[in-house]
Amino acid sequence: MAVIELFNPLLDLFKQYWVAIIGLATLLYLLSNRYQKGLQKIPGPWIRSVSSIPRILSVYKSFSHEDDLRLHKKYGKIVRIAPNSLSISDPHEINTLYGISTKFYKSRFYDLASVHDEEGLVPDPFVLTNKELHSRMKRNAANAYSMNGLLQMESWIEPVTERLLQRLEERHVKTGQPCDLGKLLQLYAMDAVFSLTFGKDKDFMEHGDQHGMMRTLDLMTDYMAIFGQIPWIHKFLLGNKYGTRLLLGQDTSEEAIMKLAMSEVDAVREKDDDSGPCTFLRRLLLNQKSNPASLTDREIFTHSFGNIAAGSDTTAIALRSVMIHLLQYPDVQAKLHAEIQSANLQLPVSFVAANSLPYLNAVIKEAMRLHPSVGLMLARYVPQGGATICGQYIAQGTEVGINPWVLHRDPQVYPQPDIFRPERWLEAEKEHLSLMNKSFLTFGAGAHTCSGRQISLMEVTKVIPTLLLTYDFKLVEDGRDISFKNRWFTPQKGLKVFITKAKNEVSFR
Ligand code: HEM
Repeated sequence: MAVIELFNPLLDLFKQYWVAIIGLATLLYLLSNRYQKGLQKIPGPWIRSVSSIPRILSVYKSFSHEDDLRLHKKYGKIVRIAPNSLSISDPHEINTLYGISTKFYKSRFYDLASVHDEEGLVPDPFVLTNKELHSRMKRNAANAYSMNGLLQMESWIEPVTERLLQRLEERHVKTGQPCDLGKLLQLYAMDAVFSLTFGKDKDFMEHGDQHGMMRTLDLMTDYMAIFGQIPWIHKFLLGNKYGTRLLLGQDTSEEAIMKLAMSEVDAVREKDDDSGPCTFLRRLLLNQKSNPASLTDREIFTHSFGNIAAGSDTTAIALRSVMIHLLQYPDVQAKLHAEIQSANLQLPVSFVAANSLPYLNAVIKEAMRLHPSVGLMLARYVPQGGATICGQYIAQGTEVGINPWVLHRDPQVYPQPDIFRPERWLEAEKEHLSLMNKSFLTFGAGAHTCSGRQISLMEVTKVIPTLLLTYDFKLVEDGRDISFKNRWFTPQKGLKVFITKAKNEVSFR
C-alpha cells in the first residue's frame, strides 16, 4: 500500500501532462534514431533517418525499388533509407560488402526466412551467418550445383519441357485461346526444379498449386520483405511457435512443403536405385556415402528443399522477363530467331548447343539485368570495428546493402540503362565489360552468390529457344496488363499471349 502511494504523485503528474510526456518521449526516441552511430551525416530524407515507417510503407506498396532509385538520383551513391539502414549504389563497394573474404555478414533481415524444426535452426546457406558452417555446406554440395554435375541431370528437364509444349499445343494453339504464359512458366519452373532435384515432379502444370506451396512461398516473401525492415518483430510473429500457430494455424503449408521434401529424400534413399541419370538428391546422397562426415541428413534435406523454395519463382521471373522483352522488342526477337535458326538446333535443345549462342546469352543476361528476380538490397551488417564505404566511416552493426535493381540502372555502368539492348554485352570494351559483369548482381556476389545459378541458367537457356523454334507468340492487348510487385522477389503478372505454330517449326526427334 505504502509503495503504491509513493507512485501516486508520479501518476498525478502523468495524468496532468500525459500529452507532453508522450510527445517528449517520442521526440527523444526519434532523435536517438537520427543520431545513432553518427549516421546523421549520411544523406537521405530526414523522415527516413528518424523512423522505419516510411521504408516499411515503401516496401509494402511493392515499389520500393522506384523510391530507392529516386533517392540515389537525389542523394548520391550512399543513402540513409531507414534509421539503421544504408543503401549503396557503387560497383566499387561490391567487394567490400560481399567479397569472398569480407567480414560483413547477413543482416537480421534474413532471419525471417529461417526455418526451425525440433532440433532448432535448419542450416540453410541462405540464412546462415556462421561463416564456417556456411562454407562447409556449400563446399560439400558444390559438385551437385556445378556445371559438370548439372549436365548429368539435364535430361530430367526434357519430359517437363515436352509437357509444356504439349499443353501449349492442345490448350492454346489448337483452340486459339489466349494463354497466361506467365503463370504457366511459373508452374513449369516448379516442375523442372522438382524433376531435376528428385527425379520426378508434381505436375504443377496440370494440377496447379495443389499443395499450396506457391501460395506459401509468396506469403513468406511478402512477410520477409515487409517485416524484415524491422526484424526485431519476427520473434513476436512467425519467429515463435505460438505466433506461427496463431497466424498460420496448426498444420501450415510451410510444414507441408518440408514434409514433402523429407519424404522425397526418404523415398530416394529407400529405393537406392542408381539406374538412370543422376538427380541432384542422388548426387548428395552419393557424396554422403563416400564421406559420411561431409553432409548430415538435415543438410541434404535443406539443400533439396532450398532448390524448390529458391529456384522456382526466381527462375520463372527470369523466364518471363526474357519473353516479355522479346515480345516488346521485335527487332531483338528477329535477330535472336535468326541466330537460333542458323544454329540448326534440334529439340530437345541441348544446353551445350544453346549456350554457345552469343546473342541468346546476351538476351538472357540483359533481361535479367533489367528485371532482376530480387528487388530489395542484399542486406549485410558492418562488422566489428566499422568500415569505410563510399568514403564515409560507417559504424559496426549498421545495415548496408546494394539493390541489384538500383545498380543495374546506373548509367555509368550501363549507358541508357532503361533500354533493353542485349548488344551492350557483346559490344562493350574489355574494361567496361568487366565493370558490367562485376555490377551484374542478379545472382548476388561473393560467398553468398546464388548456389543454383547454373540450374536456372540451364533451364532458361534451353527453354527459350525451344519456345521460339516451336511457336510464335503475340501479346494480348499489346501487353497492357503486364505488371509486377516487388516484395524481395519481383514476380510479373499478366503475360497473356496468343500462340500459333512457328513458320519453320522444329519438333521433338
Ligand atoms: C534466375 C534464377 C535465380 C536468381 C535470380 C537467384 C538469385 C539469388 C540471389 C540474389 C541470391 C543471393 C542472396 C543474398 O546474397 O542475399 C541467391 C542465393 C541463393 N540461391 Fe538463388 N537465384 C536463382 C535461382 C536459384 C536456383 C534455381 C536455386 C537452387 C536450385 C537457388 C538457390 C540459392 C541458394 C541455396 C542461395 C543461398 C546461397 C548462399 O547464401 O550461400 N537459386 N539467389
